[in-house]
Amino acid sequence: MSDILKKILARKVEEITARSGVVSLRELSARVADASPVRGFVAALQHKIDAAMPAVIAEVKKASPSKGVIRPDFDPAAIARSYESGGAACLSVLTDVDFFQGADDYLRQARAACTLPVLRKDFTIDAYQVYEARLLGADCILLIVAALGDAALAELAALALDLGMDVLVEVHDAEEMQRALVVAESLPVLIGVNNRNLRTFAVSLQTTLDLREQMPSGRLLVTESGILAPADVALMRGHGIHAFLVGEAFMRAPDPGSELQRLFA
Ligand SMILES: O=C(O)c1ccccc1NCC(=O)[C@H](O)[C@H](O)COP(=O)(O)O
Repeated sequence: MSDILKKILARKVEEITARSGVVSLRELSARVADASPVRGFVAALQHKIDAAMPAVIAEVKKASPSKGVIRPDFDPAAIARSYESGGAACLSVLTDVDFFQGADDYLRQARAACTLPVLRKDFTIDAYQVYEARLLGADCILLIVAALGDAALAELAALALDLGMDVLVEVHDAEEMQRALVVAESLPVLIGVNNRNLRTFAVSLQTTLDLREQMPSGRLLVTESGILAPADVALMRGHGIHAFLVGEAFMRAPDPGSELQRLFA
């Protein structure tokens, strides 16, 4: 496991301990009955793909460990509206505070400002965070294979699906892809390949092209990170990859939705 992932996960353990001291898992799970209805995340991606359009998960991200502050004038509601007008299928909102300058409230604000389904982009390692995500209004959670053992990966995915959310399972290499595919045999999870190496932060789109070989044909695959130019989109689409998770390229543009249209024209 990379050092940055170790640091982030250690912080997550502290956060879960602190939060569950205020509201217990039992209390939190009891509140789920009153949660707002979910918006279908995978269905929204599939809808675009069925219409022969790229399915874009547009990220709402102020900062990252590799790039520092990306968007100083950060207004999640305005960004969400811009993404919706630009044709995004879904949103991804960073809620991690310490490493991405995200916030739970950014997810609430972004979701309330549009009709798009929203991924809670955080480092989920515990059932507590899955209930939290559902109560925040998330329509999908991220499970990073590198952060979880096999049993935890399957249990957290099953819990999220039980609560009505979709699950994006993220892999970085061939071994993680094998582990994700085992889960995908029994649970309807979405698989994403992150092109960013978490040790070096180097990004290579070749990662997606290599790992896609392991995917059973016809399965939806999301390529994540490092999509910066129309040529990157064309490369992926030329290899049958039509679902994208994009952050930085949009966040650096004055109008993120217009940049989405330019990139995916
Ligand atoms: O972006 C980072 O520095 C980072 C570091 C450690 C773990 C995850 C990290 N990024 C999260 C992401 O996966 C990206 O925000 C997402 O895929 C969008 O990537 P990009 O289009 O390159 O902003």
